[in-house]
Amino acid sequence: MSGKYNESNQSISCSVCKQCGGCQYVDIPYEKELKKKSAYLKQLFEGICTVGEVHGMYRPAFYRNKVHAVVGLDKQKGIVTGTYAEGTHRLVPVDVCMIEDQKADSIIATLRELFASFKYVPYNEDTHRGFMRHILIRRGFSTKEMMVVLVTADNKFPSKNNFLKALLEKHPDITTVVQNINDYSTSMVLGKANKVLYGKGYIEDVLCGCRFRISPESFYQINPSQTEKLYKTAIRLGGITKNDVVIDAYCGIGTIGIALSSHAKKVIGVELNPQAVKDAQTNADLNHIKNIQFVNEDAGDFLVRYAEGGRADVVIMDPPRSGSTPEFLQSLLQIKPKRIVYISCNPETQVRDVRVLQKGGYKVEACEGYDMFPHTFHVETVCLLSRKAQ
Ligand SMILES: C[S@@+](CC[C@H](N)C(=O)[O-])C[C@H]1O[C@@H](n2cnc3c(N)ncnc32)[C@H](O)[C@@H]1O
Repeated sequence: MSGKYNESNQSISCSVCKQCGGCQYVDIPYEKELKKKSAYLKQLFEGICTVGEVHGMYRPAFYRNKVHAVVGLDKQKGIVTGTYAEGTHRLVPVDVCMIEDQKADSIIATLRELFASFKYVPYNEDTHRGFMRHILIRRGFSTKEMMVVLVTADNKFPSKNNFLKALLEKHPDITTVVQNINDYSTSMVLGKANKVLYGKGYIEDVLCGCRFRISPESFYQINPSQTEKLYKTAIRLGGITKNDVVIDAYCGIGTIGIALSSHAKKVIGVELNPQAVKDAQTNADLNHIKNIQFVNEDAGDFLVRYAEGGRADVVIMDPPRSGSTPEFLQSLLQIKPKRIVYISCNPETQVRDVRVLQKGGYKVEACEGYDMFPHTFHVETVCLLSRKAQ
């Protein structure tokens, strides 16, 4: 198994890309990939607004600060880690990945050896037997803090202290180790319960000059250097002033709302994941922000209620890949913010939603593409919509 990052044309090569399915732009100069992504966005947004060239990443390799590996058993190789081939439950062993954090990959290599020597049997999804299911590693881009989450099928952890000693001796830069207990018989990665085995149970990172706590289950953008650029553009497009009430919908751990709070009168963050909301509240305190509040609710349900008399001057929305919902969009049209900044990791659902907002009286003023996921098909976009004068 091999892979290489080619500095001269910023392409990657990878011997398992076909089986893994994670990267589609392999052995292609990065400049060409960006051109393809730009052409795709121009075509998608045709008749809606003009889109400039996609903003590429400086040194597009080893950028994923969150690395997930499935643990499995191979008859010849013994314990292997890797990813399920796209749309299947067939494990493709991956030792070297050109887009994942290299420290994380070296920890995973150590874990494979330790699982074998401590006789931690990989979990089998067909028989529902075995112990070790997944590894999740998160690394703070600025702080270099490193969290290792070991997803196990039950809550025992045989020889825990010796195992931790061996792991930390090899990787003293690991700042926390968490055991996540997942006894579901489904393919969900994380279970409900976490046990902190070492350290504080979360990491912190610094983004746009603010400090953020990130728990095992909370969403955090996977490419921090590109995220800074994306957020700065979103905040600039929002044109927020000191009198503005801002809603940060689908706010995760509160990153965007906290980063823009000094420009606004008041910010309301809305997020479905309760752990992310806890992180968001802690993050507001960490950054001494007083004019922000967080609501743990479905963004659509919240907006339906809020539309009964609530005011918002600017709404930032950053929904998951499936996009927003009719309830959310109709309530947004009822609230009538001056500007809507729509961030998306799936421009197709974004275009679908933008068309609804256009029909409801909004004009798309700008759209910019950011390459958050070099060497894959994916591209992130941020659109500014403003309310037409009536
Ligand atoms: C693409 S992430 C964006 C998070 C954040 N804006 C950021 O940049 O880190 C989408 C977020 O929406 C949350 N989410 C998913 N469905 C939701 C819903 N129906 N209502 C509110 N939040 C939701 C997810 O938990 C996730 O944190």
